[in-house]
Amino acid sequence: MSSSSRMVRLPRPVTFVTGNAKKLEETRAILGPSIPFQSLKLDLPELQGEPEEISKEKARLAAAEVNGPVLVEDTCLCFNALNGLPGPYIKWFLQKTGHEGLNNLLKAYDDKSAYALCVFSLALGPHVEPVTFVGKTEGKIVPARGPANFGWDPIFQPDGYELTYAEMPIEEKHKISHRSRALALVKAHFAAANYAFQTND
Ligand SMILES: O=P(O)(O)OP(=O)(O)OP(=O)(O)OC[C@H]1O[C@@H](n2cnc3c(O)ncnc32)[C@H](O)[C@@H]1O
Ligand SMILES: [Mg+2]
Repeated sequence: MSSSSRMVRLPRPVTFVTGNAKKLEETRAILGPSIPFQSLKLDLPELQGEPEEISKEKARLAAAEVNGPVLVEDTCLCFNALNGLPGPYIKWFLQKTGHEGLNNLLKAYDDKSAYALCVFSLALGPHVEPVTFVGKTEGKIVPARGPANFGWDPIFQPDGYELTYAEMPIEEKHKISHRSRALALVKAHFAAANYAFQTND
């Protein structure tokens, strides 16, 4: 088989669909020029279920909307004492209770351990089954420290660090973050898949 016959032709570059400007900023910084992508700001529905299924369904909805190849991601913050909750519902918990409320949720437990999960899904088109890429970073929930620039960064202290995500220089977060770990898998997938983009539209 020649290398050209293994090449998957996509009608245009992948569109990263997200309503979250910080996610987009981090994803751009982590991917650099490795994967050419466009972005579309769209608030996709907040779905229920298991993280991988949520991310896949998000990709199906986004691919139907864009009518082309899409990348989406869903991020969870999971407390071990609560068997993984708030998990995919962290956005609402954060919005309604804030950093202090999230700490209070764990008041009744000695176990403050938590993990951040980032699930990217790639759908090559509206009728193609999405592929998922999961990145996980373990840590613990602490009272907020550092600038409140991005979501729950001030209350998540990754294992092996005395600093919260919010206190770290961004390059340090990128070395160990749930997002960069998931994106390392996305990059490896693109490198292996040898996609060819028609960029002349
Ligand atoms: O449009 P989408 O991509 O869904 O963007 P969103 O903001 O709705 O994001 P999610 O549904 O994945 O919900 C995740 C929540 O966690 C927050 N979040 C995501 N990644 C984060 C990170 O690296 N550090 C801190 N907070 C993060 C984000 O702001 C949301 O409140
Ligand atoms: Mg969302």
